[in-house]
Amino acid sequence: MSLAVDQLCHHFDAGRCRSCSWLGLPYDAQLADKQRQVAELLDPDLAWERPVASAQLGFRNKAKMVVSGSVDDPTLGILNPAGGGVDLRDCPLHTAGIQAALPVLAEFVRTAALTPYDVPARLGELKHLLVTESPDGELMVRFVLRSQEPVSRIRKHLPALREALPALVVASVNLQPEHKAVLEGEREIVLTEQETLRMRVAGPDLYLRPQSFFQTNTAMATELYERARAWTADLAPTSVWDLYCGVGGFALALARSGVAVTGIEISREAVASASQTAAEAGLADVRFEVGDATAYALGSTAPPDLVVVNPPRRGIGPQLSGWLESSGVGHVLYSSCNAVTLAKDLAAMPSLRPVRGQLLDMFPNTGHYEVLTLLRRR
Ligand SMILES: C[S@@+](CC[C@H](N)C(=O)[O-])C[C@H]1O[C@@H](n2cnc3c(N)ncnc32)[C@H](O)[C@@H]1O
Repeated sequence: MSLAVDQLCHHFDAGRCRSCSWLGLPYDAQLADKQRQVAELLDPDLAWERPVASAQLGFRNKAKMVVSGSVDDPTLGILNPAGGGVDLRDCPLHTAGIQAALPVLAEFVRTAALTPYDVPARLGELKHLLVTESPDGELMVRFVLRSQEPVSRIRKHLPALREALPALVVASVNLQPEHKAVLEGEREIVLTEQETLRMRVAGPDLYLRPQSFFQTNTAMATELYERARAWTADLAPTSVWDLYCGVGGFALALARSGVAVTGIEISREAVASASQTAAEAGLADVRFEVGDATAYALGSTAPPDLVVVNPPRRGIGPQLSGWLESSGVGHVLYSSCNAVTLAKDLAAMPSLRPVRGQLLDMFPNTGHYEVLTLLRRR
């Protein structure tokens, strides 16, 4: 049964936030529209598997809150067109643990006297609060600051915050000194002894460090990695590459004894996390390397049996698709969050054709989704 918009989100209903631009559409219709788009863009003749539905609310494991307002009355949410703060601390997309944590963190802004950054005036310190919840209910909290000035106050009040928020296991400061619309900067200062959040998904538990990507919908990520394993099981590859591997979700789900798995990823922190998982799980045949996915492929002399690619929205681009087309690789598992760039990449690899495909609804209430396709050389 579909819920009415006012039952789903009072912020959307009141016009305060329109980020979930499809919220007015019943959930079944959202899925059907996405499925239609995927088939039209990629392959209308493929026997597409039933889309994997998500919970419509409470699925988002990461909150990216812009902090605005004042020390005594901070807003955690977004900015309106005039640059004023809109408080969305009860945004129903977030997991229950994040929804419970945000009011405690708003109180911490007051206690630790963290002046919210004022974008038009270019004054203040606290720009964003980034909060991630693991499947076990543990929290990583990151304070994105303009400078180091408030760090000592955060450290001083951290024990009290951890008492108020016992689920908090990783806390860090990220420094983003520039006046530009980017979420975070390069420098991270971890304030807790524990540096990683344990993410229980399909395969070995993954570790997440502050500056690493993780799929925003843990249930859909688990489904994705399970399918990767199931769809490739009978291919029995002896060598696998996971390009754009992040913290290693696909690589680790495909690890088996005797199968050489290599993960390539641009983020050093993500590679450190993935390597930690492989070492703890005793997976001697799995290794991760920091590098550019395309450069790695173009520089290799021995292509593997199976390549997994899971690029950012821009897709893998003409160089890597061209390399895959002529590489002789028998199968490619392409997981994409943008069917438009996936369609372009597929057009550049005419020898590799989709034999399985499924939409996973990673981003309910928006036009976005994840699509997994298994390509076979013809
Ligand atoms: C959509 S995420 C996928 C991550 C991972 N496969 C997962 O399931 O969580 C894309 C990843 O590509 C990485 N990335 C971006 N550009 C890259 C490049 N040129 N070469 C390798 N990795 C890159 C990002 O840091 C990010 O971790």
